[in-house]
Amino acid sequence: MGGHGGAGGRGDGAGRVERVSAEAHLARVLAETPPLPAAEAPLREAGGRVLAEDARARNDLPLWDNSAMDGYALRAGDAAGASEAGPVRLRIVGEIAAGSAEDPPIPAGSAVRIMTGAPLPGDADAVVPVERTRGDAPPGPVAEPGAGDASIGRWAEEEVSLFSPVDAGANVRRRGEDARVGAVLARAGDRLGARRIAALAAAGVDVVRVRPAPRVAVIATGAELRAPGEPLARGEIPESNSLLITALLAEQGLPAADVRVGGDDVAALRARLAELGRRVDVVITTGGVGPGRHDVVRLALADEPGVRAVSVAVKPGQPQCTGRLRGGARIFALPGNPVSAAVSFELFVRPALLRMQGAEATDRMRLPAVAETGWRGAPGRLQVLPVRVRREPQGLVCRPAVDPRGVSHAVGGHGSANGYALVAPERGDVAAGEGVDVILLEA
Ligand SMILES: Nc1nc2c(c(=O)[nH]1)N[C@H]1C(S)=C(S)[C@@H](COP(=O)(O)OP(=O)(O)OC[C@H]3O[C@@H](n4cnc5c(N)ncnc54)[C@H](O)[C@@H]3O)O[C@H]1N2
Ligand code: MOO
Repeated sequence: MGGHGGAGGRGDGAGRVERVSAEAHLARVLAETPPLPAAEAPLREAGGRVLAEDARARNDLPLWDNSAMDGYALRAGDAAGASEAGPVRLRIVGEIAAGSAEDPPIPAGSAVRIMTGAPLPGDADAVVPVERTRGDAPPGPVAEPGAGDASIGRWAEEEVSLFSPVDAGANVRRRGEDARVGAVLARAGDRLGARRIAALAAAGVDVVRVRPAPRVAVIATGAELRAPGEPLARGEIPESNSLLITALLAEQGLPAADVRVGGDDVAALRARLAELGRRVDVVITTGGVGPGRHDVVRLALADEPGVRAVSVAVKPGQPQCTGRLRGGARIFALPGNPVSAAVSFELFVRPALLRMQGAEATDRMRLPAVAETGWRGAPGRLQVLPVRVRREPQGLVCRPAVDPRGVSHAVGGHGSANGYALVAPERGDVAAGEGVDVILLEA
């Protein structure tokens, strides 16, 4: 392993450890992560996937001029001069419900009842909502418009009365006003979220070309780990990283293909990595990457030629191994400290997974916030501090969700964080009232 230029290493079981900035590490991870091959998928099964080619409308949206209201379709010219004192009366010559293919002729002085979404008859150019009309009332002015006249808003069988003129085009949804047939509704690289899926479905698209969800395996290593709730002997702790990573994957719309909580046996781990390396696209491990005598992941990866050990200039989350296993899968060996693992996933794994899916954007939006309390910085390292972010009238404010002096193991406080504050390596301490960039984890 190693030999990839960079700063000096230290002699440990994994060979040379490269010191690298968070930026450079991410850039290299992305550069060596090509998108997975694209395939066609039924739209109904493509939610959460990323388009591999532009998707175009196969029909106009709307398909034809149609009514935006339950009411009466008519010629606007027929209602000219209508007033409270002098209502215009139109003869009812039909009714069109949504789904009806009818296009009844509307002779001058007449109207048809029409329901929301029904095609506008070719002879009509406007719709008047039923509640602005009077149904089948005796002729004459209305004493008190609206109140007191039970036939206001009632559907007319024979004749409808209008009390005001109507503009041509009123309450008509025009063919193609939302999107034209052939228009690009979503671009290659766009994720098919709920809104895009609905737009494509409405535009008649049934099959899309997308990149598949990467198959991801998760391995949490550590002899001290017990399933949550199990009785604990001295030295043992409840295991949380496999749940963390599985849930982070789920937040990305990715199911974990395989989840294991392993012991501290290097040979068994090697065999497992060899098998998974052929079977999945990505393996994420946690723990065992430090220089400790039981740090199995580092030891198991030491003879993988495509995997390098790095020390990333980030706090927390420094020791990691990454690269490609012999079997072909990408590996992200993350540190065992729970917050370090979460931060590493956010900074490096999430973007790589997005890149594999062909996503255009792999980074989250960074928003300016004001620090409510100050904290010590991490000079020379990118500091990623779990914070609670709130919106105040003047903008976003944040405060640490964990004690900034001991972040990497503070899985409890981390649980209440809804953002990470990012403090650049060259910046010193953050003082109360100063601005800081945050990413929102639950927006
Ligand atoms: N001599 C040195 N010691 C350490 C260094 C160093 O540079 N020199 N780096 C520290 C840093 S920074 C980190 S981060 C950790 C990385 O350690 P490992 O990846 O080897 O992680 P472990 O030793 O396996 O575990 C660390 C910590 O996290 C707990 N843990 C691990 N897995 C889980 C899990 N699945 N669920 C819950 N908790 C877990 C584990 O019990 C440890 O407390 O090394 C430092 N040491
Ligand atoms: O990398 Mo360690 O995560 O700084 O605690």
